[in-house]
Parts: sequence; structure tokens; C-alpha cells
Amino acid sequence: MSIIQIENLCKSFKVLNRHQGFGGAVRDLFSRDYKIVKAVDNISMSIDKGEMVGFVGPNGAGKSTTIKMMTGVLEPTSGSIKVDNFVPYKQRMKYVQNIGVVFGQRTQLWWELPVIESFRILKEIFEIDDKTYNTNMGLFNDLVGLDSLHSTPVRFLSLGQRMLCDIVAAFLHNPKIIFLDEPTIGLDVSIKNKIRGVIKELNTRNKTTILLTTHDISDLEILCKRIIIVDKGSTIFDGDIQKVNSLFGAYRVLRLEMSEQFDLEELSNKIKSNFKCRKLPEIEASEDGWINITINLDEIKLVDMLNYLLTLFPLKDIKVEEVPTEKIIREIYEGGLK
Ligand SMILES: Nc1ncnc2c1ncn2[C@@H]1O[C@H](COP(=O)(O)OP(=O)(O)OP(=O)(O)O)[C@@H](O)[C@H]1O
Repeated sequence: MSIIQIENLCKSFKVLNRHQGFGGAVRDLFSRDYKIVKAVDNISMSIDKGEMVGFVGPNGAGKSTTIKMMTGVLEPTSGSIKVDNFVPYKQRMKYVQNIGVVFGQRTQLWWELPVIESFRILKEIFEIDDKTYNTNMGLFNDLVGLDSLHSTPVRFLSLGQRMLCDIVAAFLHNPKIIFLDEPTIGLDVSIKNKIRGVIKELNTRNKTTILLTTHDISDLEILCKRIIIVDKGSTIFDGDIQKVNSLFGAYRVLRLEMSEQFDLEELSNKIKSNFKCRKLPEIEASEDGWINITINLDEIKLVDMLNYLLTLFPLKDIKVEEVPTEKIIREIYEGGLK
């Protein structure tokens, strides 16, 4: 059963066309020279209760604007949005009781106060009954050792401890939906894994619907079965993370083990001058000493590439692999696969 229902959602901003220099700044004061920026351009999605979905895309793709509309901060220009049967921007006061929001970059907790005081304030704000509060605080203690941090002012927490506290705090009032924005940003691998474990546990236990925005592909691979990729305000992929590859299925990695020394730059130049195509093969040495050549099969036949390579070197071993999902998503972020 879907809890988030978005249809043909659009959001445009009217932005002043700025002019350069001091004279330009003065002109801007009186200017009516505006342009329209389509931040979100016809996005539709339906998310079921309890799903954890990765919401990803390059910088400026429209993720924050979509989330702001989902949380009721912004009103759409057109289209419809319903979250847990609320129209967020219309029924904001009632609606916020049902959601939790975590921004990796800034804390929702009270900076100067001991951790426990923040949780007590949240208890009052969300009118959480004693039983729910005590049960959740017990659970958070089991998961992240919250008791040992109770008396520490938030500003003295390490970034990882602060993030763990922020995440469990978002779950304190048992919201139905949580928006997580970059929950592992700037953290080392061990604390990232701990945070992922806590998110997964709370999602499973509480059947909380989670929309996760992250630039860390491992977060997606570990936490999300489904991802929605947006670019330039529109959805370019919505489905099983394992199927992202099929979007760009024309790509393969040809892995080569050479039987003699070679010069990577020389090899690259030869390949690039021999195959004239729009998207040149990507050639790199991997850590295990093999050469990886990523080929767009729409432009170069695997057999042509192999035949050409055999004219250059004796090869010891050859493997053909699919492009890893991680690489594809990273390239989408960097705008490289369009
Ligand atoms: N208040 C605003 N006024 C004008 N333009 C805006 C405003 N908010 C966002 N935009 C523009 O809308 C587009 C989408 O921005 P948005 O912040 O939603 O992208 P994003 O995917 O969240 O990017 P990032 O990963 O960098 O946070 C961008 O071109 C941005 O400059």
C-alpha cells in the first residue's frame, strides 16, 4: 500500500538574471529581467509503507526541492503530492507529527544542551507518551549506547556520535516516514557501517518508510533495494538497484592480463586513435595489475576490440564483466553517462 503518492510534480523558481559588476548590481535592483528555473519537472512516484528508497542524482538534479515539497516546506507549481493522506504544504502542522527529517550536514539537536535534554524537548514537542518514550530510549540505548552520551552536550559529540543521536532522535516519535539526507557524510567506514545498521534495524522494526538521499553509493547498495534517480528535474530511473545496469546495459568491462610490460598511456592513445567513436573507451589499470577497458557496445564490438588488442600485445588472460552498479551510479552523479 503506497504511503507516498506523487503525480506530475513540478516546481519552478523565478530567478533574476544577474548582471556583472557594480553597475550590473545597481541595474539588478530595478531589473525585471527574470528567467524561470524548472527545479522539478514532472516527477511521479509511488512509495509503499515500510520501503527504504534511495533518492539520488547529480548536484542540482532537484532532489532537495522534491524533498522540500514532500515535507511541506515548499508548495508545488503543479502536480499532486500526498504523503500519508496529507497534502504536506496544506496541512503542515498536523503532518509533521508523522515525519522525521535528518540532515547529515546539520543537527536537529540543541547544540549547547546535554543529549538527554534534546530528547526530553522532543518528547514535549511531539507529545510522546511516557511508555513510547521509555521503550524507544531503551531501544536506542541497545542500538547506539545512548545512555553513555546522555550528559554530554551535543557540541562535544564526535561527528559520528552526533549523527547516531540525530538518527535515533528522528525515530523517537515513531514517525511513519523519515527523510534522511546524507546520513553518513564525512564519516569513517566503521561508523558509517554502524549508522547503516541502525537505520536498517529501525526501518525493519518500525516499518518506517525511509527516503534516503546520499552520494555514498555503498549506503544505497547496503540499504536500498529500490532507487529513484533524478536528473535535470526528471526521473531517469525508478526500480531495483540491481537493474540500474540494464539502463546502461550496452557497457561492458573488458579485463586484460598482459604477459609483458606495457605503457598504459601508449595503449590508451592507440586504442583511442583506432576507434573513432562518440564515447571513447575508458582505460585504466586496476589494483590487481589487470587493465580494465570499459566499452560502449553500441559503438564498438567486443570482438573488434579484442582483435585489435591481440595485434598489439600477447594477452595472458581475458575476462568480460558487466559494469558495476556503483560505477554506473557514480557516473550518473557526475553526468557522464548521458
Ligand atoms: N529557491 C530557489 N531559487 C531558485 N532556484 C533554485 C532554488 N532552489 C533550487 N533552485 C534550483 O533548482 C535546481 C534544483 O536544485 P536542488 O537543490 O533541488 O537540487 P539537488 O538535487 O538537491 O542538488 P544538490 O545535490 O546539490 O543538493 C538547481 O538548478 C537550483 O539552482
